Amino acid sequence: MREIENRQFVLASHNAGKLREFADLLAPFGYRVRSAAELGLPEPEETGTTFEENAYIKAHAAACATGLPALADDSGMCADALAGAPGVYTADWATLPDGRRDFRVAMEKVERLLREKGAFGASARRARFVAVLCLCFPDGAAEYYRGEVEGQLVWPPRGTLGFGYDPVFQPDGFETTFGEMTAQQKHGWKPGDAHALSHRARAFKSFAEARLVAA
Ligand SMILES: O=c1nc[nH]c2c1ncn2[C@H]1C[C@H](O)[C@@H](COP(=O)(O)OP(=O)(O)OP(=O)(O)O)O1
Ligand SMILES: [Mg+2]
Repeated sequence: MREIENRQFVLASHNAGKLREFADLLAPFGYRVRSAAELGLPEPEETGTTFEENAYIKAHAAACATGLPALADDSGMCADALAGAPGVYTADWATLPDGRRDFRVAMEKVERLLREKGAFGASARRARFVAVLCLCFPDGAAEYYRGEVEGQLVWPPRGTLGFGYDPVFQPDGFETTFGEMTAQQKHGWKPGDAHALSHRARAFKSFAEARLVAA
């Protein structure tokens, strides 16, 4: 098995919200991690139809560009009443014609479609966040770590913390949305804990247990 040498790898993401969460999750491990955004790497086109394919595209591009192992996160929100949409197109639903992103617009679109489907009760509004992490080496060797969290979509949006669709997602067992949780509450995990809460923290926990050594 290839190793992460010199405690160094690239985070193959340009999403500031994700990068903040990874910085936080990684802090106890003391790795030297730079993001694709900081390194000025181009954003590859996400042409896959699965989270795994898109995570591989991003991780492989960053690993090839830098010669370092790269970790990518492809994620999204899947609503049961919408047959799993927006899924791998979660970011696209927020992308305006000029390329900027507006998640208020995306959350409104989801809400409009749910209403059109008559999805009003809590059970009709079930959804999950999915995150697939791909660790890829410059030679193309890759491995995957998946995390999911179940919950329901609420309206109106609540909370100003987090990013993306966090204000409309209330994980099972909580009265607050991800938008009302601090990063620590949303992760629901630190090294050594048996369980994590968010999709990203759940995927990261598997990655960390397989690949990272505490500082
Ligand atoms: O914890 C989350 N809380 C709220 N929303 C989230 C979360 N996790 C993913 N999401 C939404 C927003 C994101 O834009 C999209 C993923 O799209 P995705 O292509 O994986 O990420 P991205 O384009 O934002 O950044 P990048 O590809 O550079 O990593 O799903
Ligand atoms: Mg993306």
